[in-house]
Amino acid sequence: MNTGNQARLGHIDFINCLPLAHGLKAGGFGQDLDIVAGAPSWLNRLAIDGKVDITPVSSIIYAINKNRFLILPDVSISAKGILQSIILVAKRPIYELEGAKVALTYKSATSHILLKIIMNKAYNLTPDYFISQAAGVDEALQDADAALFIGDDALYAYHRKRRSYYYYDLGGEWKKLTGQAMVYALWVVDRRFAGSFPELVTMIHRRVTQGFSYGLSHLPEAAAAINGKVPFTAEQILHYLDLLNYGLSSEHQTALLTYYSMAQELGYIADVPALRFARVGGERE
Ligand SMILES: C=C(O[C@@H]1C=C(C(=O)O)C=C[C@H]1O)C(=O)O
Repeated sequence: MNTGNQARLGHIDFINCLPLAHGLKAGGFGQDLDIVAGAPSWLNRLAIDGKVDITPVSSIIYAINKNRFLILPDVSISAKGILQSIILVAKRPIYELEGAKVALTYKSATSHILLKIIMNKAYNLTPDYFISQAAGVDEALQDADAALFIGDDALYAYHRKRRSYYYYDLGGEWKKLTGQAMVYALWVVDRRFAGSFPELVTMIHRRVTQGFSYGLSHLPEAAAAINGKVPFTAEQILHYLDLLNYGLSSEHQTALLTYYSMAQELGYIADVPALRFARVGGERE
């Protein structure tokens, strides 16, 4: 655990966190913070290994490690319905995937279980899943019948659809199944860190929530700031970000517990965890 007086903050380097990235940088909310950026699976690993103190993680990681972490209030990566960035690309229609080989991007954790739930509950299918390092559709489908992508890789696949493949937006599939939003990522803090450095938790929580607010109120500038660095137009980015939401309301919490219940029912987690939150000061007191 960190013993210094600087918190190490994780950051997802996908476009889904562009509003926060812009707030941290252009808005100045990241000033003097020790930030490590990477894919969700990498941040999941760092959190479990105690190498970051506060970080977004795949929402399933909290359920698996509920005694390790507390959830930061007010913040998540969620969507109610289609979102363009959690995509299954298949060589055959989904209902023809019984026993098929399905590649799961190594960058994810939550969406692996989400896909398994949808396959099982909506389509009554049990494909053969394996973790894949492939970033692109063609590479992934060389040795699989279907492939799951998340984040910018999924968005890229979505914007460059091939006529010969079938595309399924798992946010849309989840909404059809449950009628609810889906909470993909949570910000968590290590419990021991929260006990030792409550003022740092309050400070980071404020930076993250205000950083998001700043970015969300400066979206055209945020999109312009990455123009040419990503293979998407500003219009595509703005439309994409409009499909996401970043709160953690009681509706989001209910949706998260629905996901956990189904994951537990199918044996992917031992039990449905209570949602335990870190105490944060400031405006909430
Ligand atoms: C919406 C997304 O949410 C994410 C999906 C995650 C997962 O599947 O484990 C983890 C973090 C988020 O980046 C996305 O990546 O497209």
